[in-house]
Parts: sequence; C-alpha cells; structure tokens
Amino acid sequence: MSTVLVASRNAKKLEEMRRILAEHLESVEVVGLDDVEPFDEPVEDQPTFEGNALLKARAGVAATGLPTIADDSGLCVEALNGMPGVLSARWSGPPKSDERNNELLLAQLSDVPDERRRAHFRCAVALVHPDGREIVVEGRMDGRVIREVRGSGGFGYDVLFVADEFPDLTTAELSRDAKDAISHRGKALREIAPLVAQMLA
Ligand SMILES: O=P(O)(O)OP(=O)(O)OP(=O)(O)OC[C@H]1O[C@@H](n2cnc3c(O)ncnc32)[C@H](O)[C@@H]1O
Ligand SMILES: [Mg+2]
Repeated sequence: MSTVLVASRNAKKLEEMRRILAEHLESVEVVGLDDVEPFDEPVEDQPTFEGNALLKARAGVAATGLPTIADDSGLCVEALNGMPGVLSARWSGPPKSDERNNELLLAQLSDVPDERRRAHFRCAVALVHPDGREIVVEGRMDGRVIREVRGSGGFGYDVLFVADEFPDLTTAELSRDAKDAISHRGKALREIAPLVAQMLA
C-alpha cells in the first residue's frame, strides 16, 4: 500500500479531498498534515492557483519525502474582475475568517444587479512526486453570488454561491455528494485520481 500526503490546513477542504480521493483511489493511504512532523509551510504568494498548488505540494514533498497532493482554489467574481481569486482565503485580511470574507463580498456587490453577479470557483490540484515528477489539473464550477447567506454545509463562500446545476440551492445547502459531483474540486480530483494511481504504481 502506498501513501500520499494531502497538504491542506483547511479541515473542511481536507475532508472533501479525502472523501473524493477515497472513492476514486484504491489501496492508497491518504495522510494529512496532522499525521506528519510539522514543517514550515510556504506563504501562498503566487499569482495563479497552479503556482500556489505546486508551492504547497513541493513543500510537502521536501519536508516529508512523501508524494504530495495540494489544492489551491478560490472564487472568481466577474463584477470584481476575477477577484478574490487566489486571495480568496484571506480576502478580508488576517486572521482568516469565512464569515468576514462573506460579509465583505456582500458589501462589495451590494450595488451589483442580479444579472451581473456571475462567478465561478476554480481549483488547481498539484501532485508532486519525490522523484521530481509533477502534474497539475484544474476544475471549475460556474454560478452566481446571491444577496444573503444560506446553508450550513461546505465552507468558505458556499453560503453565498448558487451553482448553475442546482439553481435553487446554495452549495452550502447541497448534500456532500451533490457538491462533489459538480464542484471544481470534485472535477479536478476525479481527473487526477487515476494519475495518482499511475504515479505511485
Ligand atoms: O491552503 P490550504 O491549507 O489548503 O487551505 P485554504 O483554506 O487556505 O485554501 P486556499 O489557500 O486554496 O484558499 C481557498 C479559499 O477559497 C475559498 N474556497 C475554495 N473552494 C471553496 C469551496 O468549495 N467552497 C467555498 N469556498 C471555497 C475559501 O475561502 C478558501 O479558504
Ligand atoms: Mg491557503
């Protein structure tokens, strides 16, 4: 049985990653950052999701010697020219708070009419092997930002986001399976799962 490290500090994101990988990866043990010796995690200072995902995965490999998967993701709002984008996690400043991020986003969009509230989530998943091989895949989920928070599932901006596939529910109101089926993260991880199996074989 081979082992892969999933390098995320976001417990809810990690939970999504673990369950999607578990469904699509057999005989691979997935460990998290809490299961390995602590190490200095990199500042996510890259301009792209791909760049940050690679940074996090390479740091995991360097510190642990384990093949490492990392996700970098965010919400891109058309009326904000694609922001918060790679800055999504700390959009309202440190310390990271989903609640303050959502309040700020609502305030920024208060005068933006319904027809201009299009947005999409993006996610880059990087897989880095200690032998130097690297793969990055991306996923995307399209929808819009609503005017008040709704729902208690998911994390981050899910309470404000309605995906095109389920126009009456926020992604925080979807079942886990429904979110995974359409999410940026679900798409990227389902694409990378067979490549993880190949790389570890
Ligand atoms: O870097 P790690 O440790 O993995 O955890 P993080 O939360 O900092 O993750 P990112 O740097 O990739 O930032 C992603 C942010 O984008 C938002 N986000 C990403 N995917 C999301 C999703 O599925 N639902 C809601 N918000 C999401 C949310 O605010 C996240 O904190
Ligand atoms: Mg982060």
